[in-house]
Amino acid sequence: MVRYRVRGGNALRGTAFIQGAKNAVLPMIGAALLAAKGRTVLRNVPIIEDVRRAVELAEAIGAYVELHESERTLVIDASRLSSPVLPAEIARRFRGSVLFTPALLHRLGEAIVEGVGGCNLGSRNLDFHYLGYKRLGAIVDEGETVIHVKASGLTGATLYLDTPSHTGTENLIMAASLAKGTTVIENAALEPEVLDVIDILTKMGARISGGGTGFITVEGVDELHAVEHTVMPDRLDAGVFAMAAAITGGELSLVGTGLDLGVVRYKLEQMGVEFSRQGAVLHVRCEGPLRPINIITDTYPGFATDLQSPMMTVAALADGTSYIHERIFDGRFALAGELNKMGANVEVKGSRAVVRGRTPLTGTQVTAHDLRSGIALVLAALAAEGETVIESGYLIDRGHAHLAARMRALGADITREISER
Ligand SMILES: CC(=O)N[C@H]1[C@@H](OP(=O)(O)OP(=O)(O)OC[C@H]2O[C@@H](n3ccc(=O)[nH]c3=O)[C@H](O)[C@@H]2O)O[C@H](CO)[C@@H](O)[C@@H]1O
Ligand SMILES: C=C(OP(=O)(O)O)C(=O)O
Repeated sequence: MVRYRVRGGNALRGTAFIQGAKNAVLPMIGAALLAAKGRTVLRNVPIIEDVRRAVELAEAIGAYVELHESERTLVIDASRLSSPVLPAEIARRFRGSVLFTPALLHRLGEAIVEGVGGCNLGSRNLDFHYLGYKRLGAIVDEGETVIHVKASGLTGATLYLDTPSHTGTENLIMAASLAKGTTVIENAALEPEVLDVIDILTKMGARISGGGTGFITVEGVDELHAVEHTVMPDRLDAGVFAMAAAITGGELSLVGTGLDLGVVRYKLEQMGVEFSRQGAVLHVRCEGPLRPINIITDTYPGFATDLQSPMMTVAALADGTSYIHERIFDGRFALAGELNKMGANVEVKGSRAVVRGRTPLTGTQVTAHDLRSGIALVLAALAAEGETVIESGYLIDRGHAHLAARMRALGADITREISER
């Protein structure tokens, strides 16, 4: 059992190094498995638990993988894939496991998905993925727990997503890249991580156009080759560090090439947080009291649902009433009860939450129900009086690399502990 112990009250100051993006590296590992020859090199890899699980899963299906942690580099040789089975004990521990199916379909003609994990956020359907595979010519047999997808060669088709699913778009682009002929994906996701995945696939030889427009066209090619690619910075990690500066009255320089916080920056600015770009560095500081805010989560370029929980913590520390409307997931307010244990006043009604600030927060024992509620509790703990213990730290480690060390370097009093339990 991993737990984080935080004593609040210290302002965070200094230079925060933003990790590579979890939601870009996972599909890139899936993409690397499409190359039948050679070794793929991924740089700026975040050393997070989801990446460790992805390495284990790639090894389970026969890939040779080296994770060089201090170099933040992955080397993947997928020339000898041998098993189509994504075993439950690994696949159920992270969402990114679903991104291995296109490679298995193309390389081995079938994928046996024994489970897909990820944060517990309510419904997390995969119907767009499987309907898309079917339209490309696959046979999908959905059992109670195991899904069996088979295809002896896919053929391009016109695909439509009811909503622009992030991993759904990535999976269908990967499946279409080695299909025969042309595929058009309508209502495709616009997230920057999806564009980074298109970037690596293009380097690998894929022919993809329309990324970022919502209409993606893929001309299938016969093979994709191994390349080197640097993973984009993690805008969620960056958002969390910006919020940490804001709620502790601190001042941070965020380092991560090309970092763009988009709407999250504008919302924090409305709350009184100051940002300034100094060349490649994004500077963030906050001196005065925070103002309340309204948030509506949406697909990119809207406010990212993954930063909704951290923003709830910031709202709890603002002077006045904030309103949050969660539109992507139907069960993403598990944080509210935990924040209230610390003294916040958050009321949830369906997909909306009202946060009445500012109430003083006091440290106590709290539970991370998912990755982002976990990091939101770390933020709350940084601003709380006394000591907060957050379990399970594993969920936080799924998405944030070396969190305690990075925050300690900025003046936070935070430790990561491992116990037998
Ligand atoms: C590994 C990864 O990249 N995870 C991200 C990805 O998850 P993920 O790709 O799973 O999220 P999706 O964009 O697919 O899901 C968003 C919504 O669409 C619904 N839906 C999705 C697919 C489908 O086939 N049918 C369906 O109904 C889901 O139930 C959910 O309510 O995007 C989410 C939304 O930005 C982020 O919170 C996750 O961090
Ligand atoms: C929901 C998230 O992740 P996953 O899709 O990997 O569960 C997240 O990163 O907040």
